[in-house]
Amino acid sequence: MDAMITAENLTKRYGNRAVVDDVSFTARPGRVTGFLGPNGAGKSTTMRMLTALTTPTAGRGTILGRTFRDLPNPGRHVGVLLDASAQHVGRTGRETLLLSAQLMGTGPHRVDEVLDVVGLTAREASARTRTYSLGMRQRLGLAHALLGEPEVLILDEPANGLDPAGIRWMRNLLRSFADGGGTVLLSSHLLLEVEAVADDLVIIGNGRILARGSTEELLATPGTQVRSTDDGALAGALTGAGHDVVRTGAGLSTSATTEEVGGLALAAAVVLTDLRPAASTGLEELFFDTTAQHGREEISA
Ligand SMILES: Nc1ncnc2c1ncn2[C@@H]1O[C@H](COP(=O)(O)OP(=O)(O)OP(=O)(O)O)[C@@H](O)[C@H]1O
Repeated sequence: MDAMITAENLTKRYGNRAVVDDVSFTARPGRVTGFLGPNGAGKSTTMRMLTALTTPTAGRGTILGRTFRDLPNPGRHVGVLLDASAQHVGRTGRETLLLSAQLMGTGPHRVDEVLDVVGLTAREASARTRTYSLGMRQRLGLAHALLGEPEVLILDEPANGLDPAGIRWMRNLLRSFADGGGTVLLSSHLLLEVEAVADDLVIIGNGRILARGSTEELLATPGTQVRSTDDGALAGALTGAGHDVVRTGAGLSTSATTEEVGGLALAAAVVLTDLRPAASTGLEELFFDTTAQHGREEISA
């Protein structure tokens, strides 16, 4: 299927510092794409370039094959949630939505529909947004994004300020949006938060793409750690079956799956005392390394 969101060599420089550096990725329909990176990695800037709020220094972003600026009535195609605190605090939630509904030409009935979808009560909707908690602002921001019945959602840290139940609710909502054929790009600085909902991941650090691919692929932990009553015999059985084996301080580390190890141990009549998938994924390490590096930079700056 065609990509619905495309970043092509997007670059943003402030002075001579590239905060987004040659970033390319796609987000496809029917899938949730998680945009991951530590604070300051360039996620917001990338999303702002995709939605024409920031002009790229180089490269371009397209949505449904066009730049955001070239989309007719963009709110009917792309729902955007970038800064939930940016709403006019003197208006009520309902007024905010009604105004946008009018601009987009959706008709006022849609306002009640989206309020219902995001779980804001009539009473909450008639309070001024100044009085809203961050979680309520996120819900209103999401209601706003959904208002025009878009095919594409671009959401910057939508889980910020939500409690665990709210985060689960948000996940379900994004899942069903994608299952209905929609395209979702959502950013987060928390791997665990995104891992649970994203089909694909784009990982960014210091403005550059670090990794990109399906969540399954990127989080796959190849290999197994195993201990047995006879590691020598087990290592022999594993190498005999064509698997790589390394002796570690705590038994064996092998490229075989846990099931393969179990099967070979059974055939070789070796008793296993510990069997587990290889620890910590490369992705997690990559992600935390970048976070740590970034932290050091901040301290020395
Ligand atoms: N208008 C600007 N002028 C100068 N530097 C900027 C500007 N906007 C953003 N930056 C810098 O660009 C870098 C990337 O910021 P950005 O907000 O895109 O990161 P992020 O990944 O969204 O982080 P966060 O999770 O903290 O929002 C940061 O170091 C930020 O200070």
